[in-house]
Amino acid sequence: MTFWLNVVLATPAHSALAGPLTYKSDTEIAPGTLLRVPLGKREVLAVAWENLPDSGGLPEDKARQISAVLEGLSPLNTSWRKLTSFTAAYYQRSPGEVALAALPPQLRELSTLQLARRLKRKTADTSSTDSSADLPELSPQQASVLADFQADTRPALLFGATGSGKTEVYLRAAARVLALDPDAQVLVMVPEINLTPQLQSRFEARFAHLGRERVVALHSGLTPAQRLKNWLAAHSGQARLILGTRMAVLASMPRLRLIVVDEEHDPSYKQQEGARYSARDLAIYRARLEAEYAGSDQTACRVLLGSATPSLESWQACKVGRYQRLDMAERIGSTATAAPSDQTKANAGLPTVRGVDMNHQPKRCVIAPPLLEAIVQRIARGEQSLIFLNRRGYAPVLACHDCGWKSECPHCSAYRVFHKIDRSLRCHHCGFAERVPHACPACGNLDIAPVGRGTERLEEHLAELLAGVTRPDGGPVRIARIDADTTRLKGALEAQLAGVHAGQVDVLVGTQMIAKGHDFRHITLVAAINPDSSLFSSDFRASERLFSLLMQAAGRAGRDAKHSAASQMWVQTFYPTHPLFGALKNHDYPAFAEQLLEERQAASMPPFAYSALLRADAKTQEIAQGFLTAAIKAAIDQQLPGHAQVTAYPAVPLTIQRVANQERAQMLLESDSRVALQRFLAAWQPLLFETRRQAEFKSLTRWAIDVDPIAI
Ligand SMILES: Nc1ncnc2c1ncn2[C@@H]1O[C@H](COP(=O)(O)OP(=O)(O)OP(=O)(O)O)[C@@H](O)[C@H]1O
Ligand SMILES: [Zn+2]
Repeated sequence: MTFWLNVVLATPAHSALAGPLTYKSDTEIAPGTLLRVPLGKREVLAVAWENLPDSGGLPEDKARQISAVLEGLSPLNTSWRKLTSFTAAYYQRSPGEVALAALPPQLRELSTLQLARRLKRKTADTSSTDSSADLPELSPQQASVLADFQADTRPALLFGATGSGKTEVYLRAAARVLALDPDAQVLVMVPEINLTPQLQSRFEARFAHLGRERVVALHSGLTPAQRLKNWLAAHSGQARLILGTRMAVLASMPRLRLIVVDEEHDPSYKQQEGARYSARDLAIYRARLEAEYAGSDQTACRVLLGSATPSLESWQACKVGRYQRLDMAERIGSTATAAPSDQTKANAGLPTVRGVDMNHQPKRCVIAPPLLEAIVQRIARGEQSLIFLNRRGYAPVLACHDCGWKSECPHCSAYRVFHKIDRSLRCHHCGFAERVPHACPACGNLDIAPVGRGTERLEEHLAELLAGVTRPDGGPVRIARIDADTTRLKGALEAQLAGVHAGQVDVLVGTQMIAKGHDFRHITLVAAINPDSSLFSSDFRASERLFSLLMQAAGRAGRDAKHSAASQMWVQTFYPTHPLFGALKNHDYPAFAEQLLEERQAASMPPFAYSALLRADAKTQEIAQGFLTAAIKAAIDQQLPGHAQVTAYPAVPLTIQRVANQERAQMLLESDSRVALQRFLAAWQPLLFETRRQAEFKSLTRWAIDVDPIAI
């Protein structure tokens, strides 16, 4: 007997093979089964998607037989397939592309025999019932937040100050779910796992009693073999707690009962290539699906988002009651509630914010004298300071003062950054690197000099400023720098962070890598040296992002309750009256969010409107923009569904217009209705392919749709 089925495989949305393909089989195959099928001359991994009553008109000689079933793997379940289909449809990609990208890459390469061997390696059950590992006593805030969470069914947003103990809330919520159901699984997502090795070990330690390999990680830093192993553990149900980055939201977890999204506002939850999904948004959707398929219990899978500076999307969802809001305003160990003055209560153990008006500081000074004085005091007391500058390298530009030559990248519309350590000029966009020229390439002048400042130069400058200062033990000040340049080697970041935790550093210089998430215990002063550049960006989300970054940075100071009263966050700015700094001073995220939401509502911008970007790259702006304009014109001419409710703005070059010799352009689409925008985009897809095939756009390099973009 012949059985017919549709399968999905890894064809990009931009190919003619985008839809599911029909194959035949001698045996009946359950949807979700992993298969190998012939495609052209190759044999590829595929997922059985649906059974068909017949060949659907496919001529007998065209019909191909599946090659093999991946034995030993249970089929991917319905909710996973629904999630994948939804993701593909919503983000305008093919189901095959999304489904296959969500599987571990090694699954494609292993023969069925090799896979069978992997699957045989069973781990012994080493679980014990002893879960008594010293649990800290919950703070009253933590206890009440957990009780409220249990009592509700909506997605929850834990709005908790930095250092308020959100992680402990995640741990307890997870422990409860795992204890209630011996098969339940919990997904905990973090923005970048490598940045928080501390968090991973806390989860592993807390759930060690579940046995070996019950807590697994899923992120792109794993070797292909580890990733396959951990994915298989999640898929088989053996792994109970999965700790992962955005990709983990699409992992197969047959009994998922809780999804935690830590630092839910973080931009790294948005995938920036292929299907440009938001893992936070998919977490919400997935929880609903899981609950639906779990049967009668609609609360079967909950979502817990957490942040000290939530995204405006989530904040607004709380305001209208779609999400449950859980508040933890005070830091662990804070005595704020007992304090009589309202001022202390408002700050709840958070550092005092001190603005430095740079208009009144000595000309060209990098570290204002009062800030330097404060750092010196910390050193004298044996405390640590963190100096934050979100720009790596020595100087952002190298320039000739005679002829005005600047270190432009020949391939991008950007300057190459001067890195002193290896005397290179490196483009941070395309990676193009060259040795620094001895003389100006334009006029031969020997006097070419760095302009501006990155972390490398700041570190050097601080060493000069602090040269005469000594530590309490009489030794010289120890300065360290952590950024993408110092942490290239595997294990380097962990080692450097361990040094900071162990108190081997007095002054730590770094980029946003050190500003987020770390539970530093000895830092009592944080300083943002030059945050001004983000105040006047063309991207409407820039101030939201800057505010959260500064709040997070401030959150690294005074985490040890015995120092919190004396801890400080310094901000150097030429715009001290900017409202952003006012809100920061009061640690008042709600006020800041309120103000932004008012502006967004008045201007009909997200979260009050929905947007998508059509992007195109080509050799020239004319071709890139021409494609965008022609595509929208075709849509309007054809009166596509939804078009009347969608506003399309003119095509424009990106802020960094050229990268790696590609001219980049984009067109913003906006609508008050998510449904209308979705309908329009779906109808537009075929037209985009058609436009792309026109002779004048043959040379277009690529195009892509970004739904709910986070940067414009
Ligand atoms: N109930 C508790 N008793 C004692 N210590 C606690 C308790 N809960 C948390 N802590 C400790 O408080 C510190 C801060 O907690 P945690 O790192 O979870 O903060 P957070 O809210 O995630 O902050 P951030 O947003 O800055 O990451 C940690 O060192 C943690 O071990
Ligand atoms: Zn470049």
